[in-house]
Amino acid sequence: MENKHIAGEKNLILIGFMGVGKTTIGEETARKLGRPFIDIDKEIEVAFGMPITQIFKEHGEKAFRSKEKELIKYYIEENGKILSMGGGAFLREDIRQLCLNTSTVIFLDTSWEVWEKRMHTLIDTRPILQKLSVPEIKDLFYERKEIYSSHHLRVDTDKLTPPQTADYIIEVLKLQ
Ligand SMILES: Nc1ncnc2c1ncn2[C@@H]1O[C@H](COP(=O)(O)OP(=O)(O)O)[C@@H](O)[C@H]1O
Ligand SMILES: O=C(O)C1=C[C@@H](OP(=O)(O)O)[C@@H](O)[C@H](O)C1
Ligand SMILES: [Mg+2]
Repeated sequence: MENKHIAGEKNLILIGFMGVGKTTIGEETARKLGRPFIDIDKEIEVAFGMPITQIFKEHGEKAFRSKEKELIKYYIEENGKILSMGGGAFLREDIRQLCLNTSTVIFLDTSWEVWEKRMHTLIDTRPILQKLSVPEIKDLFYERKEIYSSHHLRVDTDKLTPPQTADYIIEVLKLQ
């Protein structure tokens, strides 16, 4: 009952480190609930007309972050959606407060050990990872984990597939 009150028709926002499954699980949760799904990264790519790696190369991270903020503010305005955003967006205090005050924020928590095995599949499409060594990535992983500790619901994804994670979110928040 209490969870239903927390979630209501508020937007659900998935947060967590790069590659923990925010996009995949967000899409799956939206499909199961019949709610609209917005992936902020996808919208940024549409706005620039190019993939994220190219945006970073041609326009720089600053331009990327500015568009990211603009689009989050735009899409958060209306309730009822499932939103996934890039792992870096939540680092900004203003975005973090906006998300926490308006929406149900779900932290997808993957252990370093599980994430490290997936890392090689992520590098090509995550410019932030490309310039770091593995020990530096590990430091960033734990640094960011502290930021993601501000959330409404934490899901341990280590032993769950994306559809199982979506089912878990729906069940715990009593959504349907
Ligand atoms: N729970 C999971 N188990 C196994 N693979 C996963 C899981 N969640 C995501 N993945 C895989 O990890 C990759 C990154 O997922 P993605 O949804 O893009 O993450 P994010 O949006 O958090 O960066 C994809 O190839 C996806 O299939
Ligand atoms: O954490 C970050 O700074 C970023 C995460 C990426 O999204 P995912 O978290 O979906 O990989 C994407 O927004 C961009 O490459 C920057
Ligand atoms: Mg994503």
